[in-house]
Amino acid sequence: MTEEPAKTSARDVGLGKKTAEGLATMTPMARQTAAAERDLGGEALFVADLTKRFGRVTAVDKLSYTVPQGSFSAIVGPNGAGKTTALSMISGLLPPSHGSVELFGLDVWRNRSKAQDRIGILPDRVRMFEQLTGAQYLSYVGAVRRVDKEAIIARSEQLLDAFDLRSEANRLVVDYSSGLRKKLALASALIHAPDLLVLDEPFESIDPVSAGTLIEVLNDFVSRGGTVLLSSHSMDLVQRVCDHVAVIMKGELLAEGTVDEVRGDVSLEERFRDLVRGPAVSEGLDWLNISFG
Ligand SMILES: Nc1ncnc2c1ncn2[C@@H]1O[C@H](COP(=O)(O)OP(=O)(O)OP(=O)(O)O)[C@@H](O)[C@H]1O
Repeated sequence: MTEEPAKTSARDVGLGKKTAEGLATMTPMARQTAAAERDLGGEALFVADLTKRFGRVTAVDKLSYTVPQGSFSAIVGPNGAGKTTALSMISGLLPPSHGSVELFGLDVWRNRSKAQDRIGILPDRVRMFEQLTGAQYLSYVGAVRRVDKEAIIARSEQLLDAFDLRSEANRLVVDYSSGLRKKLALASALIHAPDLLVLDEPFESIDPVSAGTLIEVLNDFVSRGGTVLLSSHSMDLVQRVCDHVAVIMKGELLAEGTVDEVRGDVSLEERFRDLVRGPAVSEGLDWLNISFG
């Protein structure tokens, strides 16, 4: 089978070792200015009244928001806020109890296969074929994503370089560390040149050097017209790297907008703490006092 015809400039994600060198020199402010100046066009994602109930637990509660096309967006929230559940429904992996998800005008839950062709997904728990090598795994995902053979070979080479996985390419996945697995999963999420990347905690388990590489790759993807939606617990990273953010807690949207709009005059971390403030950390933990007497 052949791939869909070209739709946006993000279809050709020509990732290479040096792709993001220019972007790497950008300051965070320049990064946000660049995003604001781009003609972002329409919405990549439109979520309306999205709700998920697990028995008596409402994990996501009437979530409505949009992700602009060409944005580098984050969804943040405390543990158990509903981020993974929301991203799973957005990616077509978990059916909503109520509400809708539109991806580039396409209803994800009515046209799941077509919609998924346009998404690259890094799910919460990635299951991989352990007895394949990294290179074989990339080829496998490329074939499942209906990428033609020549493109699989060329893109695999570029992705192995971009994610600094070249020396691991012929090792079995079963022998990969969790960080290497994550990098391979991220690389495979790009192999079909999606228009939107939905990444659940992509920086978890990734060392700072690899995180820098990943940021370069994602910036490059966005600069080519792609859209990124990721979840993260690092407010510093989100403030530095993303241009849009949504804050959720107990499944409900607390704030959304550009990172500057949401944080106002304070850091995103401070704003986040204000929004989701919990009980004082040491309350009720007096028994942890260490006695030196
Ligand atoms: N399959 C499930 N069955 C029952 N409850 C679930 C299930 N999946 C998630 N939940 C509950 O839904 C709520 C949201 O969970 P979710 O994993 O989406 O949060 P999260 O924001 O991704 O959390 P974290 O930051 O800790 O990863 C939690 O209360 C969780 O216990």
